[in-house]
Amino acid sequence: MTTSKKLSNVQRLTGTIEVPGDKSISHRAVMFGSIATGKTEISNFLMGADCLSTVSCFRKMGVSIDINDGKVIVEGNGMDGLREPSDILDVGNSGTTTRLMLGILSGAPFHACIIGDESIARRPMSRVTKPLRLMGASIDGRENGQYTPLSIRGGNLKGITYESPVASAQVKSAILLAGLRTDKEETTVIEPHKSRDHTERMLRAFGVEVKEDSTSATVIGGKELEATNIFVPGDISSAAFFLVAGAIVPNSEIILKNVGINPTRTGIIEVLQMMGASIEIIQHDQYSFEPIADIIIKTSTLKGITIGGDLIPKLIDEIPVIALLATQAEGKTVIKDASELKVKETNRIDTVVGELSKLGASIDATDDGMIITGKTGLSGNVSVSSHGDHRIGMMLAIAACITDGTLDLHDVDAIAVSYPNFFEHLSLLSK
Ligand SMILES: O=C(O)C1=C[C@@H](OP(=O)(O)O)[C@@H](O)[C@H](O)C1
Ligand SMILES: C=C(OP(=O)(O)O)C(=O)O
Repeated sequence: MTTSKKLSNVQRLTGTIEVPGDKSISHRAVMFGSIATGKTEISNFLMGADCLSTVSCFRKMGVSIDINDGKVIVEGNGMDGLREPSDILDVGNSGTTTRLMLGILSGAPFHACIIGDESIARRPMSRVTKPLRLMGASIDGRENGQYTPLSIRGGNLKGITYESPVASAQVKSAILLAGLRTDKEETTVIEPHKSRDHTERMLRAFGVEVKEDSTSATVIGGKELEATNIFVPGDISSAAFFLVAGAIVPNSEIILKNVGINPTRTGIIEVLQMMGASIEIIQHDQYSFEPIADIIIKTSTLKGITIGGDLIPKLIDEIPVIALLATQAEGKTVIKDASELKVKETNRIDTVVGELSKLGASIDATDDGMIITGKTGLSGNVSVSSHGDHRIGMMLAIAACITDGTLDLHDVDAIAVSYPNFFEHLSLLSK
C-alpha cells in the first residue's frame, strides 16, 4: 500500500526534539548481541522498518529478541548459537541487514536464503559476495550472486587482506564479521577513504580487539563476543533533516538533543559550517563508545561550496537533504565523488535532481554527483514522490516547509524505514 500527504509551508520551526536512535548502530547492536554470549540490553533502539527486519531475521535463526518499552533484549548464544532458518530471511528495504548478515552467515555451518524488496533486488551485492567467497563462503544468487535472492552456506573461512574499491562500511563490516570466524587468522579491509566505524567501536565494546589506521581495519578470528549493554545515540542522518530545516526556514531555532556525533558521520555539520550556518554543538561527557551532543541550529544566510573526496562517506546519506540546502545557498554548490548515490534505495542522483527540478530548483546531474545554483525560491502546487526512498521522502517534506504552495507527497510510508515519528516531530516544531 502506498500513501500520500498534502504538505503546506510553515512560518517558522522552533522547539526541541530528540531524533530516534541511530540506524547503523541499532542494526549492529542486534546482530552483535545475537552472536555474543549472554544478554545484551539495547536502549533507544530505532524501531524503524529496517532495524525490525534485522530483528526478524535473527529471530528466524533462533535468537530470542524481546522488544519491550523501547528496550530490546537479545539473548545471545555465542558465535555457534545461530540455527539454520526454516524460512527465508526477508531483509525488506535494508542494505545494511543484507550485507552485514551475509558476513555473519559466511561462517555459520548451515544454509540460508535472503530476499528483500524491489529496491534491494537492484542493489549490488557482489561487493560483499566476492570477498566473502574468497574467504570460503558458498554463495549463489541471481546473476551469479550479484543480486538478491541470494543463498548462502557458511564454510571454514580463511583470513584475507581485502582492498575494497569503494569506501563502504557495509563491505568493511561484512568482511570483518566473517573474519571473526576464522581460526585465529588475520583479516584486514583497506578502503579508499575511511567509512563509518561503528562496527570497530562496537566490536571493542563486545570485547573484541580491532586494529585500525586511517583507512584500514583488522580483526583476528576466534574470539567470542561478550554481551554488553548499549545506548544508541540519536541518528545524525535523521537529525540532518531538521538541521537543514532550521537553517532554511525563516525565523527558526531548533534544538536537537542526544545526537550521535561520531566523526565518521559528521559531514553534515562540516557542510553547514562551511556554508556559514549558525550552528552550535554542545558535546556531552563521553559515557558511551560513541560521542553524543546537543545541536542548536538557527535560520542562516548560506553560501555555495564544493563537497567531495573523503567528506563524501561522512555524509553519503545526507546528500539528498544537502541538495535542498544548496538551493537556499547563494552561488554554486558542487557535489562530486558521490557515484555511490546511484546504488542506494533509489538512484539518488536521479531522484534528487528529478524531484527538486519539479520545484523549480536549478540543479543538474553529473556523473558523480550534482551541481546546484542558488538561491532560488521553490514553487509548490506540484506532485512529488519519495520513489519509495525514505531519505527522498523526508527531503521533500522539508522542502515543502518553504515552497510557495502545497506539495502532494506520494509514497510517504517509505519514511518509516528510518524515522517513524518524522511527521510528529515536524508538526511539533511548526506549532
Ligand atoms: O554500515 C552502515 O550502517 C551504512 C553504511 C552506508 O552504506 P555503504 O556501506 O554502502 O556506504 C550507509 O549509506 C548506510 O545507510 C548505512
Ligand atoms: C542507504 C541507506 O541504508 P541501507 O543501505 O541500509 O539500505 C540509507 O539509510 O540511506
